[in-house]
Amino acid sequence: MADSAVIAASSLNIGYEGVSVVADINFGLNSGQGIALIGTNGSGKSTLLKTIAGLLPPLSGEINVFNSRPGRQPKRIAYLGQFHASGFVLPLRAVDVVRMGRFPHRGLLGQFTGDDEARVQDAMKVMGVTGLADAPLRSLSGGQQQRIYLAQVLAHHADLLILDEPTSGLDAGGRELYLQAARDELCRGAAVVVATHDIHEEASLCHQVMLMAHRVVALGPPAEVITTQSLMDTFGIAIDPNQKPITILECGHSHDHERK
Ligand SMILES: Nc1ncnc2c1ncn2[C@@H]1O[C@H](COP(=O)(O)OP(=O)(O)OP(=O)(O)O)[C@@H](O)[C@H]1O
Repeated sequence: MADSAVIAASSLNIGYEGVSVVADINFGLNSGQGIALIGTNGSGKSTLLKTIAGLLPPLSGEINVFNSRPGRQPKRIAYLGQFHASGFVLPLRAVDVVRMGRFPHRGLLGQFTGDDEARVQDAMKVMGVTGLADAPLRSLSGGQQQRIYLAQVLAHHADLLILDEPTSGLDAGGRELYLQAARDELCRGAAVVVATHDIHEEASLCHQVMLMAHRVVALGPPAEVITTQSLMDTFGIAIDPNQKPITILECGHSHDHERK
């Protein structure tokens, strides 16, 4: 799967019921690469993620995911939405929610294999929630639940991870576990699209950054895109991009990366 095209979008226009949210989106993503969507509240990040996941049809333009229309290959795509309803609707234990990450492979009624169970246990370990396995989901804190849903995404072992604010509610330890897990997913060849407000953390993972403000303000490598001017163009306020160095996380090692 090395370096194969995962997402290709050209002249893509996204929105709801004929009303455009962001027009003229152009980007590509290969296996083993990450792209971070960073922008103002309501700028279209979740809308783009839902379009890539096949949950929302594009208004116009082209988008291909694994060379087919979005939503056609659920086994290969894991989606973490911003809001999670299942814990409040059904009396689920934490481990049941993580096991759902295997449903695209087994179906709702399919027999779990030893490999399925191992992936579930591994994912819970990676997110530090093994001890919460039998707890009712609704008894867990917001950050604990977020770790469980991240474990569900990891258990899926997908080729494309679509993550909407994955660090929402996580403490410092949880953020670190997530960053290491996301890096490991990239290193095994998965692609990652992530909407985030953590500019520096996600830039450390991603090969590209898309700055959004109801339009694509800038797109490119983090070092080129995250500048005082582009942050001003996006957020309308002065943000010093040098207040915290971006540490590029690479497979096997990390190093400080000088930005312009
Ligand atoms: N279901 C919907 N129907 C109609 N409009 C919607 C719907 N969901 C979102 N919108 C609108 O689309 C625009 C983009 O919303 P979106 O959720 O993509 O923003 P976002 O960048 O993810 O924001 P945030 O950082 O606050 O999560 C907003 O103006 C929002 O009001």
